[in-house]
Amino acid sequence: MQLSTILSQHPTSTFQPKTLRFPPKPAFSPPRNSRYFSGTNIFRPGMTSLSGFGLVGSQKIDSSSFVGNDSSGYCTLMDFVGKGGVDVGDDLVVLLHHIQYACKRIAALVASPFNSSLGNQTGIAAGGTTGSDRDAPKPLDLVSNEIILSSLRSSGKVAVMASEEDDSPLLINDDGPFVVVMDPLDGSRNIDASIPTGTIFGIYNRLVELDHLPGEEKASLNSLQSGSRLVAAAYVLYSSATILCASFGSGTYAFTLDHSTGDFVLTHPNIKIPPRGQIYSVNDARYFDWPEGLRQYIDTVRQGKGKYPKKYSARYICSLVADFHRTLLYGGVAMNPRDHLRLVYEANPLSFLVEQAGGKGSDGKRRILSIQPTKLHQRLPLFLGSSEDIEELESYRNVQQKVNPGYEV
Ligand SMILES: O=P(O)(O)OC[C@H]1O[C@](O)(COP(=O)(O)O)[C@@H](O)[C@@H]1O
Repeated sequence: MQLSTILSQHPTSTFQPKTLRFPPKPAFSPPRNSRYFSGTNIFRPGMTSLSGFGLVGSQKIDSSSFVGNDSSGYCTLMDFVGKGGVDVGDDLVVLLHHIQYACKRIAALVASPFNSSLGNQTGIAAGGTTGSDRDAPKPLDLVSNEIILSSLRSSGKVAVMASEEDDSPLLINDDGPFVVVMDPLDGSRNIDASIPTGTIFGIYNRLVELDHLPGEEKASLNSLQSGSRLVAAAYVLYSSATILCASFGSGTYAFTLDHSTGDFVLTHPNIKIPPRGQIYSVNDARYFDWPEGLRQYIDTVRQGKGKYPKKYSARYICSLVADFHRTLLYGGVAMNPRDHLRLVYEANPLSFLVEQAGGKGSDGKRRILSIQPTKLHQRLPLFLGSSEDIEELESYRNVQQKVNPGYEV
């Protein structure tokens, strides 16, 4: 079944696609005395934060810090990245417009009463048939993959897309300036119970020096760039609110979907993860498969005997984006100590976001962003969180779980 057919059978949204305002409305303008980014997306000296943003919840921007606000005063994602905002460049603005549109469709899809007819997430052979001449219904992660692929194609800005759902990367447009890596719908194993899910993106520049290579090789090498080369990363959390959190290399910003307008509105400017949290997040049913160091660390912090003399609490949703989002806001450490999460699609983008918020991303020994991927679907232990918590955890040395029996749930 074609994506267009699936989507027409499952009306997914109340918003209408918006024509990209380009240049965007002047709802937000930078402080008079500085530009946010140079041509290479780096802050100018002396410009360390967008502290002028006073927006929290659904409040408006503190207009005293800005010039040219219109009557609404809200700063949308498109305002933020456009020429009146941080000005990430026209190509990236167009790409982000298409990404946010795809994610709004996924947000509506995962909340739709009709999504069960797409197939529940367990027990359906992906892409299989029903035995009749109908295609088998597709799990939501495959439909999400198709929604994003279709948006990336129509953006005209993507050379290569590598998705957790595909065996190999797809060449989309030879001249596209960007390479997009993504996990279209993480946490989908719990979706039948309406647990939060998320989409994760990483965006790299296309490596023009590889243009002469045969297609497959070019696509693969472009997708295997180290996380330190990320131009931007984002996740979208589909929960009680739909939140798009992004970094373009100078801070981490979150935008909340306003369903009445279809806009992502800036609600969490320049997020700073607390240097120390009091929450650990892990599937601790695996305790007896953990190495000694990890057991000791968890035993220590839950008793309040670590470097921070308070008893830690546990929170584990088992949905990476949701566990990460909470950790980013409240601090602490979110982890999966076994070789399960993917370096390219999950670990790198989330490490980029947490570092931009002042935290750390580690495999228990090394900084995630320093690891050169060798395989597209490479898996590794992942520890993300507050800098002091990650440092303390790493000091236990033996924290990577080597036993990985393949758990049933
Ligand atoms: O089973 P574990 O080790 O708790 O792993 C749970 C993790 O796996 C995920 O579900 C991702 O796994 P998949 O990519 O296989 O769906 C994360 O959302 C979650 O954090």
